[in-house]
Amino acid sequence: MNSSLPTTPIVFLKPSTAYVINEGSIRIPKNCQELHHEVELGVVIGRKESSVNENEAEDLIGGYVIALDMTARDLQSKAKNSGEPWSIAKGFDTSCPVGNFIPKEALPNANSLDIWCKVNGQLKQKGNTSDMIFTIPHLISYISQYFTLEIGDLILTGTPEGVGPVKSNDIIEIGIGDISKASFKIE
Ligand SMILES: O=C([O-])CC(=O)C(=O)O
Ligand SMILES: [Mg+2]
Repeated sequence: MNSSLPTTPIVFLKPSTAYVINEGSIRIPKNCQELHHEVELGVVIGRKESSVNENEAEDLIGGYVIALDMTARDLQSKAKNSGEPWSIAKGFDTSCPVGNFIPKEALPNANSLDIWCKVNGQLKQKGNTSDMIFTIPHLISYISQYFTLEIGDLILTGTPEGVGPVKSNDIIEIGIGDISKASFKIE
């Protein structure tokens, strides 16, 4: 996204009303002219804990999902420029579509997974979790210093290059290699 690499993770929250399950539809939020897809590996927390170090972080993982961090890019840019929070740009209703739950045991190599995003059948994003800026244990440890992690919490881990706009009636498909796949329609 042409921004410099952060030295610590950039953290924001989405409310639970942001969830959309596989085959659901995504709403373009009011006043948004530029809604972007961001495919990301999601880590599902399986144990309640706070202030864990990186070595303990692995034990908190219950499983994974493929997910979208849907972003009202124009509203986010406006918020950035005026120093306002990203809550609306990142947390509006339907901003967090997710695929089916994958238990931790079924994904032993979470640090080297291909994740991808297609819009209307065209490949837009393709990345590997080995290229993440911060490792999964680092993210869990960092976040847990500030927020008690609870069972069922979902941490999105950042998106690879290729984010871009979607419009009404587009179909977004996301996946982890051929292990997991989910599909969403823009209302
Ligand atoms: O939207 C942003 O600025 C950052 C973000 O969510 C990502 O890189 O996944
Ligand atoms: Mg993101």
